Amino acid sequence: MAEEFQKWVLMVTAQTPTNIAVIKYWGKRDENLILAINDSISLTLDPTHLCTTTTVAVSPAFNQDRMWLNGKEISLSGGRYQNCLREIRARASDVEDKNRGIKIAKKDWENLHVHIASYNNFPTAAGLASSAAGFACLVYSLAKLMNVQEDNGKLSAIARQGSGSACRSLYGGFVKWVMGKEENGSDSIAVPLVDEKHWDELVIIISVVCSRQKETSSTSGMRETVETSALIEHRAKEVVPKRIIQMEEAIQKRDFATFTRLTCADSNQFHAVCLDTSPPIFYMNDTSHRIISCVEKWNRSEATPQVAYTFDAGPNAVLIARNRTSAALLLQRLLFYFPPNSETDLNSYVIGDKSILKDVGIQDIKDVEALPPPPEIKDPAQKYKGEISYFICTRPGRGPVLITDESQSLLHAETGLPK
Ligand SMILES: Nc1ncnc2c1ncn2[C@@H]1O[C@H](COP(=O)(O)OP(=O)(O)OP(=O)(O)O)[C@@H](O)[C@H]1O
Ligand SMILES: C[C@@](O)(CCOP(=O)(O)OP(=O)(O)O)CC(=O)O
Repeated sequence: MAEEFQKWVLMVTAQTPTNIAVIKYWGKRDENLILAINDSISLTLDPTHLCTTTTVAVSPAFNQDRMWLNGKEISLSGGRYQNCLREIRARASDVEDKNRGIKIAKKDWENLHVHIASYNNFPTAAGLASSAAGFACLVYSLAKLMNVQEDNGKLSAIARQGSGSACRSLYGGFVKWVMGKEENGSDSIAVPLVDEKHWDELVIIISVVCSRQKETSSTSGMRETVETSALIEHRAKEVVPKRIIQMEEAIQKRDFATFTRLTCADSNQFHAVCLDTSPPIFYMNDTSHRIISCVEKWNRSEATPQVAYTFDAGPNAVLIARNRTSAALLLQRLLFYFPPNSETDLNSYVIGDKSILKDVGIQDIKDVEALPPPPEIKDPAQKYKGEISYFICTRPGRGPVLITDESQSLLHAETGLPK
């Protein structure tokens, strides 16, 4: 490239949602390519409340690939980052910005370095699937920068190599990760089932549980399960394939009762295979169990289920309510059982779509203290003050988007360094 072009910086910014599995992925048949032992299905969450924003930049002035996560420089030397970068670079095409006189030929990409800055609008590595939104955003933004001419399905197979669950964040709504059969993983991709508008009355309340316990990462946890659990084979071969078919049908028909039965059963079976692992893995804690009990009691007291629960590799509960009315009733119950610590204000205790609080007529802590016990409780109900850090209220969300407003980019247009 000619000397006079040495100073340009070309950038792309994208935003990608996170997702929660309703039929869980747990167990790999290939650790390096990240190939699952069963199909899984997830719901993409509204990026307004939970998302990753990533800016990627290329410039002949950069002398190495660099990345900053939430403002701090991190190493890109890990195999997962390297696999994603290599796969995207291999698919890069010519890029031209005539106005700025920039021309990058396909072959140039091998020698050009990138800067990546990423920001999660929710806690990283706290059991809220930051790796899913993060790797999906990394792959999506790099693909746009490098003019990769492949659809989101193909990109999902690359994001999968960053973190398995990331492949499902390439689409909005309900998404299936098809495990595939090929040894090279080419058919292990995400496919959209229905978009976020198909079942938009669903409301999601995430209960972020206070926990000091050290968790086993998903990656090592599922490896240990595959190595030591006899139950996992039965789950992957016999149980999940049937559930996938039933779940797809329930989603198509918006059949909340079947959806709830399958979602809760699959979460519980995932935690059962964790318990069947040697040594056993405990992701849920007493607070998680209390939330399950609250939801089960309420669902049983109603003619039809009001809310589904699901837990990933940690104690946080993801509660999916059938509509706003049941979400409001759920929030009343949650706030009754789990009032905040005295020093926490309501505004930081319920975050995301706070309008659900208004539906319940709760304006301040006094209203929380005055909540009556749920009618399905016979005995004087116990309260568990301070066991929950906060609640996030959200809804089904869309897939990745490009952000064209340059003021939102995370790198300086002139230097390509973090803002
Ligand atoms: N925005 C991001 N861009 C790229 N990588 C990210 C991003 N956010 C998180 N990651 C990667 O994901 C790792 C965190 O993944 P981890 O599985 O430990 O936590 P989590 O995904 O937040 O929680 P969980 O998997 O339990 O739901 C980080 O250490 C980092 O490597
Ligand atoms: C329990 C889960 O959240 C497990 C997610 O595992 P990861 O995708 O985090 O694991 P790696 O592929 O090793 O990165 C269930 C799910 O999301 O399907």
